[in-house]
Amino acid sequence: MRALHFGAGNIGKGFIGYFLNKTGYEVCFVDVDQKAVDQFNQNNRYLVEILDDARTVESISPVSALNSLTQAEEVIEQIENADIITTSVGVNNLSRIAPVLSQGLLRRIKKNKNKLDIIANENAINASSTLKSEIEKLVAPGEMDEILTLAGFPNASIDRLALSREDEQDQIAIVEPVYEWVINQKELANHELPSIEGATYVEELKPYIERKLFVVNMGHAATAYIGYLYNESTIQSALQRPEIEQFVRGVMNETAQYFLKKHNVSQEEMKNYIKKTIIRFKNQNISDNIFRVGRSPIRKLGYDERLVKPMRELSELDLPSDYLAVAISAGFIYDDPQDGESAALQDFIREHGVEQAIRHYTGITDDRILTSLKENYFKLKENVTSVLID
Ligand SMILES: NC(=O)c1ccc[n+]([C@@H]2O[C@H](COP(=O)([O-])OP(=O)(O)OC[C@H]3O[C@@H](n4cnc5c(N)ncnc54)[C@H](O)[C@@H]3O)[C@@H](O)[C@H]2O)c1
Ligand SMILES: O=P(O)(O)OC[C@@H](O)[C@@H](O)[C@H](O)[C@H](O)CO
Repeated sequence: MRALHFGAGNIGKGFIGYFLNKTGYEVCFVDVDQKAVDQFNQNNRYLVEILDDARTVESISPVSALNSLTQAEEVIEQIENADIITTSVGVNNLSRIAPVLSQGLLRRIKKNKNKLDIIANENAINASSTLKSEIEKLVAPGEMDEILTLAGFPNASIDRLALSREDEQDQIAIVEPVYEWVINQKELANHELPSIEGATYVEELKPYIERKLFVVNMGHAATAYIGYLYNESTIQSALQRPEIEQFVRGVMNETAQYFLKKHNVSQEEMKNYIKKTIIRFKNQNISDNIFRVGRSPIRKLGYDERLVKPMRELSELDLPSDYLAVAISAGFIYDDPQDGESAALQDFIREHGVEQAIRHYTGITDDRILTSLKENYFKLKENVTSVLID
């Protein structure tokens, strides 16, 4: 069985490629990083270091790789023949892989009628549907209908802290022992293939993806943006400060109220989920850079994203969202000049002021909320400790 995976980064190697290989797939990675492509091809393997107490290292083989910028024709051939296609390129890059995918799918509908699932594993609600829409923009309506006779775009939720280590010889992923990969069974096109090892198939994805994005990723972003204000360099060092840990617990408890109202979960389940998530974040075997976790703040501060969406939902339910308001305001101060989105956000604030920036990037229109976000922003800039809520 052949798998084609776009994005040979942290999660591509440490989770998707890892479990596709365990399921029996020969994995071909597609990336734009030539050094990584060369290392996969030279070694026909890569390494995964699991951050358990034994620091288990596994060799994942056989694997190969292609560079989509210089080997588009080879990528198209792989699309024609793959049994499954997966991605983890970052949700903003799905539009960049859509051209080669659409060309490959157009060729496939003529040559290979086998059903094919294309699963986008990105931290976003319904990323596979987003990828499908990007492909739809590039083909004629009749062609899309034909593509959809064989291709499914099942949405998924994916959770595992995954980092990488630079090495001259090998590609090395570093991952925490725990993981969750949830796939929407109802959207699968191919029912003949074995279930992917490590994945859970569900009929209703929304509670899983929302729990992942609005608790794990929301809490992560809150830790990064508040940690930044304390000049902390990692998530782990930030959470060693009792006031930050207390804040992160508070913001997670706040979003938990949304889940209790909207999804069929108990208070006990949410309490345990939050407890486990904070233990994962604090794992002293991991050193997770604030700037990795806070990356792309424009994406993270968006209307339907991890911070603003739960805040809007809580506000609609007339429930408090004071912690979220502080985390969002901190996101507007977060400044990583190496990050294109962060630099653009800070430029926008300098040019138009923070109130305009909050309106523009969060899409929030409620004046009461906008005022509280603006007030928090100035208070946090002046003295972060005075704002963290007890
Ligand atoms: N790292 C984690 O802990 C983690 C966990 C769960 C989900 N995710 C999600 O997985 C996705 C990837 O995250 P990551 O941490 O692995 O990032 P990463 O930066 O380590 O990996 C992304 C990879 O995609 C490649 N890429 C970018 N544009 C491409 C293109 N046009 N064509 C082919 N390859 C391209 C990059 O070169 C890189 O190797 C993101 O959506 C992220 O939110 C990450
Ligand atoms: O990947 P992002 O930028 O959406 O979010 C950064 C981290 O929160 C994220 O990568 C987590 O480590 C991961 O989602 C854990 O499963």
